[in-house]
Amino acid sequence: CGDDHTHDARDGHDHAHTKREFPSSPLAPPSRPLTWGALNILHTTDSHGWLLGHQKTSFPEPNYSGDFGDFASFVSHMKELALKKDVDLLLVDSGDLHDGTGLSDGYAPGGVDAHASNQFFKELPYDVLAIGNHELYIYNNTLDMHQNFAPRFNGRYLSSNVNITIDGVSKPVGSRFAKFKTRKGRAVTALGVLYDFTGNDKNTTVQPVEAMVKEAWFAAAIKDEPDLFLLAGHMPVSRDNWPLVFNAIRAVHPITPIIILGGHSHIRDCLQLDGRSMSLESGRYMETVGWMSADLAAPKHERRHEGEDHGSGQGSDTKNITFSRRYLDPNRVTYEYHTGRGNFSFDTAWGRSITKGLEKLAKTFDLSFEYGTAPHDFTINQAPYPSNDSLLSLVEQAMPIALTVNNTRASTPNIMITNSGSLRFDIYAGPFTKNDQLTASPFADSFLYIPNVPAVVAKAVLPALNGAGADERRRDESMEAELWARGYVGTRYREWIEEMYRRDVVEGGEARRAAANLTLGYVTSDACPGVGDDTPHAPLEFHSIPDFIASAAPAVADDAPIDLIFVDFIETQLIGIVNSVQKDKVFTTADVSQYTDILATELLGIFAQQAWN
Ligand SMILES: Nc1ccn([C@@H]2O[C@H](COP(=O)(O)O)[C@@H](O)[C@H]2O)c(=O)n1
Repeated sequence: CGDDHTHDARDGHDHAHTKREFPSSPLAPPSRPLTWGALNILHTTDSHGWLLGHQKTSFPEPNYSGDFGDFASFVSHMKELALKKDVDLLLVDSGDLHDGTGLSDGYAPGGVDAHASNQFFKELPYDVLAIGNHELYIYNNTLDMHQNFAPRFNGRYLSSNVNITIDGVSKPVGSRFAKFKTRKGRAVTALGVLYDFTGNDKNTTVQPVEAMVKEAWFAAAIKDEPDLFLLAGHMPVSRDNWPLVFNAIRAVHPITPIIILGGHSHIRDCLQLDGRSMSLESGRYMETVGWMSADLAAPKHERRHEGEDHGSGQGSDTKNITFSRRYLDPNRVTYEYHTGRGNFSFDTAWGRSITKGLEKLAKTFDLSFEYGTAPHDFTINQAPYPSNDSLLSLVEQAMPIALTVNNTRASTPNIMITNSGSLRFDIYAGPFTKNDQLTASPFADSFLYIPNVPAVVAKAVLPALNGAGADERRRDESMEAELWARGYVGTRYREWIEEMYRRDVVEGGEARRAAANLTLGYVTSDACPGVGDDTPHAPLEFHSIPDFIASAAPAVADDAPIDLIFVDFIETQLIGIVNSVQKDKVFTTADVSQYTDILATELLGIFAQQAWN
């Protein structure tokens, strides 16, 4: 094998080189070993159910082909390395476990989103976890996190500013904060903060970050100086409210190390708020495992013992801390490289059992069920919009076909509108399965309509929603802020992948790429020193897209009454826009009815059964 032979292959047969042992496409190894420090962190965020890894064979997908069983084996070996090096290694997650794949969203009627996939998450030895906004769109999901997820982590599932109301009593979904000691005896005070999200379901509450830092419990929690503040949270490390939390702590502890592990905007990002702090964000969909190392001083109690400390808790150590960060592509080549393992010495029995369990769950949920064969790739940002290869254009085409099936209103002319943010992942050429349907469109949103809207009014809604009205004004700032608060975060991710594409073009990308034989993937530029990406890649082509899309307008007279159909997620904005583009009538939710029983999660499958068979 050219590998060690101390193995038992996953299926129990030696040398059975299954697809799992050898990734389906050759993968470039990491560029260099990790830098280890006295304290080290592995970070995941925004995993959204992607626990079976990315399974498509076109790049960049193979970069992310490691599954959660592989990740478990990786964590296990890294823990061993940490022991050998006699340093701390923590595992942290920053939330959004719901909404994204068949494993989280392919459950049978009556089930709870991500309940089954979360059982695998619960197997990992996370030291700290934070709640995400996707844990809050549906009350039952939040309740499941409170009752069935948080207890496993013994006070380390953190929801500092997020409560759930049960039987009239409002309480934290997890815990507000945690205090614990690392293996090496470092005292950690940890928080789990959610950005100012407003799209949460009733009977859940999100306290604005600015108000949270003024709470008495917050002051009490940060009063005593630990060796390290660990601020996990579902909040982007750039352009959001981390400085509010950071400054509140700095006001009390000017030099205590602060590590921030953020999420939500789905990007790889890093910055330093001062020389004794680093903030890291580790992408999305298990496309990134973040690594941070910090050369922290020995724990305070040891330094006191040795007579080094003079009361500040940090002894004479006030200088900048040496940090490193790295964005790992989660695949077996990466994992094996950094643990010094080979194909046959990498898997642990525990990791294998997680992989097997996930595969069994995929079977139970019938995730390989095929609706048809996608004739080519349909991408969100790699193809121009509109175009034959654009997923947005496909959905515009699919809505009128799928949503009118067995629908008594099918013969009434209409316009159908949805938000492009509801489309979460590209469709690849080949079999289009239940899992593919759910990765592309995971939200079980329903479709509503307002009848008898004059065609001229209905036609004005899409351009107004997209902020490109007749006078070409940009959508006003308050609408942008409202969209952000409700969870419309796609703009940030798109800015990020556009920036790497434009940078590459300026730097003469294509020639360089060919010379260096680079595969496609993320090419990160952040505000931390040195190169962050663990494996060098070339960026994907980028085309911008609108926030909202619609089916083709019917060819009818301006005053013809038509059905204005839209996905329920955008109901508030849409009614506001309808009232802004005409003044004859004030529309309210009383004018809105259910258009069909077909959900957004089913739309592409119904279309594929008709068009791709
Ligand atoms: N029912 C829902 C819920 C959310 N969305 C879309 O999800 C995006 C927010 O997700 P993050 O992972 O970025 O927090 C947002 O853009 C919404 O468009 C939805 O469509 N339906």
